[in-house]
Amino acid sequence: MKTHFINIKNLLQVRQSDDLIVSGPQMAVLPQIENAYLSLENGNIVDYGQMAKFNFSNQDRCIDVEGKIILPTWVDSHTHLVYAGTREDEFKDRIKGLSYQEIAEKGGGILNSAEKLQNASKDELFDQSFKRLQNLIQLGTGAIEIKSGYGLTHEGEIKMLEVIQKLKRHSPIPVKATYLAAHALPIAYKNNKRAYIDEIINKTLPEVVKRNLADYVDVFCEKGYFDLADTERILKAAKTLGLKAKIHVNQFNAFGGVQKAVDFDALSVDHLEELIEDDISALQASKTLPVALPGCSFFLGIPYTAARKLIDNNLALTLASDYNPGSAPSGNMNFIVALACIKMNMTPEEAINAATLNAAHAIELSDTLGSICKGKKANFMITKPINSFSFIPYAFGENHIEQVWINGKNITS
Ligand SMILES: N=CN[C@@H](CCC(=O)O)C(=O)O
Ligand SMILES: [Zn+2]
Repeated sequence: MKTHFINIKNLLQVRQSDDLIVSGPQMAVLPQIENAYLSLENGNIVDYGQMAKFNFSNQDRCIDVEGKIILPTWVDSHTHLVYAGTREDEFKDRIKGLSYQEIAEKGGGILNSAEKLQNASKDELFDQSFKRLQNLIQLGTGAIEIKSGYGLTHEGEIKMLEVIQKLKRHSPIPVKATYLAAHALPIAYKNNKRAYIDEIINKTLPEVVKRNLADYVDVFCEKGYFDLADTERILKAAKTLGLKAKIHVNQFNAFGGVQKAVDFDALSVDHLEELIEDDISALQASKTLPVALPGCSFFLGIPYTAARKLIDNNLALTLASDYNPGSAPSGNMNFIVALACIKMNMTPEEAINAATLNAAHAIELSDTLGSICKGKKANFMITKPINSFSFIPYAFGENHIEQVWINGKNITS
């Protein structure tokens, strides 16, 4: 039996199957059909078009969505959704004036989450994380990437990746796993970073690959964390084992991390709150995608990624939440899209392209998700009655999503 949505006010992000990414000026175009229908069967999109051309058989189910807009679900290509406990105390310290780096120097930050993770059982970690995932799906996230990186020991990182694997099995939406190999230097290795990276390269990485625990590898390439040489060692080892990279780079300092990622054909470079001209030319000469994380800029009060500069230089910008307990404790992609428009001067069309099609490309899912396309998964959202799609980022902070459909089923609670 087919399900047809009829009288759709606007059907957004309607594309052909070979439209897998949009860059530069193409990002300003959001193809749509006014007064449309959308047909699903067996969890996939099978047809769409103008209402004037709509046909159906008596066995089919028709759902009238007059006045409402349909668009593909968000894809969140950068999260740290698996973590134990929260960090409100650090939040209060920051309100009183401490910076993210100062909190980290006091033993807070990533090390604080690592300690909490150490004390949490695998079941507790799964339960907390699964709740967060279910909450995000209700907000319209239809595919997600999740990183390890709070383990900081061989056992801890494997524990996190096993939890992500369990999430993959239980999640109705596609989950991609990233082994965030080098996130912070654990206290036990305080004066011996080389030995820590040796352990990553010689012990954890081979096990991660052998057990197929991750789709990607990541490094926090940043002053005070892991430098270019450290990043190169890890990316080289990962490449030899066939693991693609998505790396944290330029969050606080731009010092060549983008070029390093490009040298290793990284799938994406994420953060980019700091950008230099060389970064732009490195990206232009590559297939590596720039990913902006405006929730982190908002929460930490650091610069927003220069979206206009990236798009105006013909690049394919992506948006993600960076959901984590330290620098971005929200995974609400509706808010991320709003921030991109309000704070990064992206148009609603650009922001929606960045959070759907380009985001799907950033986790190698744009052949099955990210647009309304025949044959793609029926993962989409139906808005409440609103005047235009621009209302979603404009009236920020409110929920404009009435229903979320995943694999052709309404999962709205
Ligand atoms: N910057 C590195 N990692 C995370 C923050 C981790 C944390 O503070 O717990 C990020 O992407 O912002
Ligand atoms: Zn991150």
